[in-house]
Amino acid sequence: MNKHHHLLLRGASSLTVSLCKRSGPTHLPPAGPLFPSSGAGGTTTAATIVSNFFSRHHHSTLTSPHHHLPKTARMSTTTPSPVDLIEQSKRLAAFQSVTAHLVPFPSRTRIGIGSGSTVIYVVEAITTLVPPTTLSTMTFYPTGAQSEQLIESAGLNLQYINKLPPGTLLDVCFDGADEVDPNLNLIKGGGACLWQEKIVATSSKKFVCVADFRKMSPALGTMWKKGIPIEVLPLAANRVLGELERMGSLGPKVRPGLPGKAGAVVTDNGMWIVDAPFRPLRVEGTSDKEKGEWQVDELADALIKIPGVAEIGLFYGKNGNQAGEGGAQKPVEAYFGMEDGSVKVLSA
Ligand SMILES: O=C[C@H](O)[C@H](O)[C@H](O)COP(=O)(O)O
Repeated sequence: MNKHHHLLLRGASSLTVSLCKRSGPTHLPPAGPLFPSSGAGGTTTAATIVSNFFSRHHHSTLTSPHHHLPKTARMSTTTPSPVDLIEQSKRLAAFQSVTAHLVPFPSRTRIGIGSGSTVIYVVEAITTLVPPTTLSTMTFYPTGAQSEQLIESAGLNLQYINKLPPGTLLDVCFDGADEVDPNLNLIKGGGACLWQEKIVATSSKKFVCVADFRKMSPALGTMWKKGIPIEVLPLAANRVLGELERMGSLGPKVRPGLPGKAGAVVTDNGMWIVDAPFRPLRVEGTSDKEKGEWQVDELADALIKIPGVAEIGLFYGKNGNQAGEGGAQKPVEAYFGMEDGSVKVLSA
């Protein structure tokens, strides 16, 4: 990993830090209580899992931003709520990932913007860190209605992925995830946006995942227990459910739209979402299908072949470094905002 990825976001005490060396506002929450000591906020279980995860796998803890030294560092005596802690974690990861992957802000960069709550901070980081003259030359590609609105609200140049000429790639795509395993396989689609997300990610030279500490996992299905989101043609939903049960899924269901909408969730593409829980997916090795135990790639290859399945929320296979010319579903890096105010990076 490059040295410039090592940014200071960790202090002996709770800190509020600015991530930008340019004069201007503090880029993280203005007065806030930032991160308490480990274990606060009811996250002991997650902290333990995270600790075990990173003791066994390649990772980096970001510890020093030589070019983005904090402008302010305020002591805090209050403890953030668990929700604040999670939001702060997402924001830290977002600023760090944008700093690492958009510096030194090349003009005319084409950027994919994912969906969900974490990418809101990615857009905030981009608009905060990139100089306006450069920002005005950049183009942003959404992954659904939410990110389209996000891009427009931020005053950024919006373009659609169907306008990208054949043989052309976006420079980078930033997106969240519901769960990340040590090999950078992902579960996505908790917000029902997986299909366009996969199209944009595979249309990018590199995909950068931004998340908080809850998303790190030793095996997909460990932390995200709602099941693998699968986008299906509505008329095929029952057929798909039956096939999933036959494959060992533990109670697959069509995702309900309530309380916002009666009936099923309808995606931006007019499809339904089936959530299919499986036993935690093996990172390596082979499947033991008789026991309903699957290896990530084998399950993904089987799911995508079910008639009626439009796309699956497993992002697997190659990453951008391996694929070279696009088509990669896995991120080249995943940034995790941690409970203690640090950011961990899992690199391909
Ligand atoms: O369908 C939703 C997307 O895959 C999101 O990127 C994913 O659910 C993570 O969302 P959040 O950042 O809100 O946790």
